[in-house]
Amino acid sequence: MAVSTLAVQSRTTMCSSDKCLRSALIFEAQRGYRNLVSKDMRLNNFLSSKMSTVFSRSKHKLAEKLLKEVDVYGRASVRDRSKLLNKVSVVMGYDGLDDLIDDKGAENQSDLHPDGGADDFDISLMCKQFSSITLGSSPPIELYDGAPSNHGDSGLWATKICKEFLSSSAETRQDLQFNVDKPSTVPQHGVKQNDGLVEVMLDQSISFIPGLSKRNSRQLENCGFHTLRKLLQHFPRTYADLQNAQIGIEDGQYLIFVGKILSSRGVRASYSLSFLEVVVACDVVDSESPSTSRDDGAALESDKADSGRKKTVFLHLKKFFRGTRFTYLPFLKSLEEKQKVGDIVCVSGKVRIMRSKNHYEMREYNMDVLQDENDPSFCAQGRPYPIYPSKGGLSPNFLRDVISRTLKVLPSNIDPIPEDLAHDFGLLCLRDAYAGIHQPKSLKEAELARKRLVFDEFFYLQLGRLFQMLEGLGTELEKDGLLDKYRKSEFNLIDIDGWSMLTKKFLKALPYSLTSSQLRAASEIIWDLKQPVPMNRLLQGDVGCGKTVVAFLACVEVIGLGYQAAFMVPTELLAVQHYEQLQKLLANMEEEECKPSVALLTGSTSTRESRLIRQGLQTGDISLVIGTHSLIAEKVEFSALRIAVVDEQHRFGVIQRGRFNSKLYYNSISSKLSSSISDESSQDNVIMAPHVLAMSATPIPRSLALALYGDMSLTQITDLPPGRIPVETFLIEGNEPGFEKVYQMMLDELEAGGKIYLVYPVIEQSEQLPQLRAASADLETISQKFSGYKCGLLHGKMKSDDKSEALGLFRSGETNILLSTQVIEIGVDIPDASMMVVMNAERFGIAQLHQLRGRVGRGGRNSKCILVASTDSSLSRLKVLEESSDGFYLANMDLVMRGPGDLLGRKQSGHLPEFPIARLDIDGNIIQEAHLAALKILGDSLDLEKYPNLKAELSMRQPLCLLGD
Ligand SMILES: Nc1ncnc2c1ncn2[C@@H]1O[C@H](COP(=O)(O)OP(=O)(O)OP(=O)(O)O)[C@@H](O)[C@H]1O
Repeated sequence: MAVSTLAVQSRTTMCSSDKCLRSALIFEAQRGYRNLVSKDMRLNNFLSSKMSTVFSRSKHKLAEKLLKEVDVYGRASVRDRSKLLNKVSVVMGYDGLDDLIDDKGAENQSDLHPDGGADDFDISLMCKQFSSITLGSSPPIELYDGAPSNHGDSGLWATKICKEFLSSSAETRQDLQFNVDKPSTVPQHGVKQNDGLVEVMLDQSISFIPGLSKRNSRQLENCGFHTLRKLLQHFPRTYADLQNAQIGIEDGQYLIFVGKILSSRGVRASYSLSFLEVVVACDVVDSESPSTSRDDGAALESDKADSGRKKTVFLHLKKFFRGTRFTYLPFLKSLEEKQKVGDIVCVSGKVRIMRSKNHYEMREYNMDVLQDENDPSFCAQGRPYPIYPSKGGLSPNFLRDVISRTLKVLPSNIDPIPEDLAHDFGLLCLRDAYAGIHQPKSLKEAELARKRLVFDEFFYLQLGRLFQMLEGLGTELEKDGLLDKYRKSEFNLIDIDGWSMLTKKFLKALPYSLTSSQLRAASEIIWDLKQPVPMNRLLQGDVGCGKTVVAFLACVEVIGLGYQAAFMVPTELLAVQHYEQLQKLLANMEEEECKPSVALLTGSTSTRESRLIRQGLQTGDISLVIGTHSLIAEKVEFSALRIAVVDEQHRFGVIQRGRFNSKLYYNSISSKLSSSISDESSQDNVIMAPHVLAMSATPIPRSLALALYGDMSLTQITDLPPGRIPVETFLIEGNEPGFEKVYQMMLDELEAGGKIYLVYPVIEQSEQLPQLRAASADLETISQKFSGYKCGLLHGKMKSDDKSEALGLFRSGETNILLSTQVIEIGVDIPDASMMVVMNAERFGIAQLHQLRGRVGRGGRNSKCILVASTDSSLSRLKVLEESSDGFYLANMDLVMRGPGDLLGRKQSGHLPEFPIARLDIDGNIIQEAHLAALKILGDSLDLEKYPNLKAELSMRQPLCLLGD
């Protein structure tokens, strides 16, 4: 094992300072790690200086972590001290502290290495030794805790597995192939529990694979295959459909044959290259011979001809071995003996035509020995043949072979998922899944195996996220409450009667009634606001469905209870729009004194004004602030922030969103508001992070939402306000007649009193992309063309005031045409805008175009959207927009047609965890099941104590570096 290699390497290079360190460690251990403080400090300093030297060249996180631990050694518990000294011993090249103490020879070691031994330490080896990952704030699960017995065990274990493997291979006389039907005879050691520590078989080093040469191990390690798991997760790229061999074999075909071994030769090709050549004779027939399709009489007649259509082909199966030691005669002899002449075998793989007639070479193949020619389980039947992607120069053939050996040593109980759960969700056990994906007997088996592995990818992601959330909570009651929230989301509602007085008054003042979907969304959110745990909810719906007013209701609800709210949006334009809209809505409220005080804080707010706003927020005089990123600035302090709404949340990084969490709310502060309007002020003295309500304008399929935001509750607004007329969509090619048509339609709209957005992909014309129409450059042309009407310009490079002015003029009707870039894509709400023309529409994604189109048709007017595409061919991609105006449907289409990357855009899709085998577009159901399964497990054991194997697996999969910015 790597550990012992390391130990030998470092021990032999022990210098005098290492000896001192060793003595100090022994001294410390012998006194039970309980030295006097003064001695601790000496040891502390000594350890620190020694370890700093050792790690001075390493930038690895583990090094940093160890150094930190060393620094606080004097204050650590006895247990932690012993653990740390164990690790230090490993750094010094021992298998652990006990090994260091036992190493009698150490005193006699001479200084062999001029640089001092431990300096040669390789941190990656150390990582392997302590491959622990901290799971939330729970103690790390240390797979190799340095307990000497473990190492001994592992070694024995490996040897035992190896022995049993070899004896089993002696039985089958097949050490190069894996018999899928034969269950592994290896003892049941998949997951070992030892003093509370869980060792996961899959994370054992590849040295467990029998018969792997050092060179092969090195090659595999260099390509990142450090563990059995890594190897087994190198999934086939696809499966070749193995056909039964027939007459008329073509070069490169994947075929399956049954035949008899004629000869087996081990050949020394050069001083460092040898190969094994097994020749198999197979009879093949022509199934399409006339006999199979003719009537009975004719068939009889053709029987003779049929036998003429049978022929014998010779397969030359070759396996190459590189390395001098593989060229020795005994080795070659032993290879030859493994393939018995006369054995009936089933061979599958890719054939290459050889020069001599009826001779074919196979270098990529599987071979199973049959009991006899009529063995029904092995009769040559087409089966999927896995095709592996090559990796780091390793040939697919080699990988197939190693994976096959790995499967052979895999015990059956490697599955951390409890049997009953696997049964409930119709899952194969993990071992069968690995066998099924790598060596399926049918495509159905491969599909079942894939389902299990996809399930795992989603399951551990969901489990990790939920587990982490639970960890953040104090009491069991809170944890149960949180799980219940996910389990019974359909019952988590508070209807209007339970809303605060202020919210009811605000609702009454709205110029419209809420749709049933808006009402439900508000009820769900308000239910969440009353829970003792911070809400983390995503509100999504189609464009223009009225999310903003639902978010306002949530803000008003907390204000009604005496707290504050913050509403963060990505652009100033949107902030101003929301602010004005809210002011209008509040103006409708009857009782002046209960109206919440609202402020607008953006980058353009003057210094004096922002100082006043900050003061107001600190004292509690301001109860709601709407603004941009400025809201999360450190100097903005709140008196009692209870909810943070983040609009267009994907435009903010996770870290930015998370900043609100540091603006803790202290319940003891009694703001002016709480004394004046609170009708139900809660008196508990809890310190809590604010609730977060994120809003997403791009509706995304539930599966994707679960993958992206598995820890968020999801609220969907599914209907649009009444009276909305679907926007008519036209696709027009951007040639001369096309533009004439567009201009005519624009003119008709203007004459009918409509307002038009003209959307461009760029601001200025560029030499590199002359085919793109540019907003600034087109202003003059359009103004001339529509001389009786006024045109405005809006783009991201304009000053904030100019942008607001341009939008204001368009809103008030002083300008009739607004030439704009996609800055209007998000949130701009001008209900009487009735036409949109998008230039170079092929430059935009489907979801983006749907967003843009959502800027029109927000009032009662008939509206049109014209998508002008540069070429005829690009129009076909946009057709789906012509057919549907349902954002959820379009998002699904986008996901299926182009995958999550296109749908979410670069930034958001960058937050998607990696799924080596799962595909979000087709595996939506599985993610839903995985979510339920995770809830079930955590419901049974909140801290996963009942499921140590799951906990260990979870920590190994590192699902927790999610959504990092
Ligand atoms: N129930 C309703 N009845 C009538 N009009 C409504 C209703 N709810 C919202 N509206 C109006 O619909 C328009 C769109 O609402 P809002 O801006 O909240 O949509 P949105 O969901 O945020 O859309 P977008 O994602 O495009 O910003 C606004 O003018 C709003 O006043």
